[in-house]
Amino acid sequence: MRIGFIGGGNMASSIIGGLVASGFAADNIWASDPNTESLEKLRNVAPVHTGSDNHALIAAVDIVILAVKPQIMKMVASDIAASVQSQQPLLITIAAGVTSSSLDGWLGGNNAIVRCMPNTPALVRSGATGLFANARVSAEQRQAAEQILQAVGIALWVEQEDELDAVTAVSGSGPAYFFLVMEAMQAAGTEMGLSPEVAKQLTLQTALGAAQMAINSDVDAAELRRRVTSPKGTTERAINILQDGGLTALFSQALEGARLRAEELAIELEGE
Ligand SMILES: NC(=O)C1=CN([C@@H]2O[C@H](COP(=O)(O)OP(=O)(O)OC[C@H]3O[C@@H](n4cnc5c(N)ncnc54)[C@H](OP(=O)(O)O)[C@@H]3O)[C@@H](O)[C@H]2O)C=CC1
Ligand SMILES: O=C(O)[C@@H]1CCC=N1
Repeated sequence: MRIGFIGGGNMASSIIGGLVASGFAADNIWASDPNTESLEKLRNVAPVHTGSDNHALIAAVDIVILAVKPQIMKMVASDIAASVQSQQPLLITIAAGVTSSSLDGWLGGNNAIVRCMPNTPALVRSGATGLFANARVSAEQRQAAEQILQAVGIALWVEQEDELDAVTAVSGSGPAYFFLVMEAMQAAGTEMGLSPEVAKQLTLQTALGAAQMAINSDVDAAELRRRVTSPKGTTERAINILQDGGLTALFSQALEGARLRAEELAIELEGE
């Protein structure tokens, strides 16, 4: 299986890093990008084939992963349409808000397309990806797409393409929410007199421990939270302040905002 990335930025780098760490040969990975700095960073992640010619990349691989920004996807897709029509690779798009039907149209039609929404923890093989396959994708191609994304974390199929907007809100953008919580906890610890380094280490280890416990536990997050919360204790005070401040409703609004933005992006991009 030879895989080519069109767009060698942050996400391509995360997925390539994860693939190679999982044992996939760097020699079977191609990346093309006009930005020589991005390509240099990629080569520091793994010794993959790099270049700036998207057509040459398509000729070299079996699977093309489209990893450019949503706003330039139409331009990039229109430019490679002839090569895609002649080579008929499996196409995997990771762009937020670009629907499989828009992409298929820009690429000249009748293409096998897997649309997915990964996240940056793919770099450390802890990614979470939602996938959707259009009707042209064969069972073998589905398996290949799943294998690539599973090499860098968990990969879950959705039945309806619009579910990917919710996946984007939960796990695509999700790492940023946890990073924000980490920033806020580190800052609060420092304000209370801990050194920045100690506040940082305690925060990060706590995040890791909480996630590991939640993944390994047979009880849900609410029960794990209750087990930390002693009656009339310190956690109870903190949780009450967070809940009185509307944290749960705020998360609901924030994720709905992200989902709506994904929907808007699709409409904006279709209209271009
Ligand atoms: N970042 C994230 O957490 C996630 C991102 N995504 C999706 O992944 C996609 C990529 O995002 P991200 O990696 O963050 O973006 P980046 O900007 O880091 O990477 C995109 C790369 O594509 C390059 N590029 C521009 N034009 C072309 C072209 N014609 N041919 C090939 N490459 C080109 C860019 O170069 P230059 O810098 O010169 O423009 C850049 O290096 C987006 O569509 C995004 O929606 C999905 C899930 C999570
Ligand atoms: O913020 C964004 O639009 C992209 C999609 C999910 C994560 N980053």
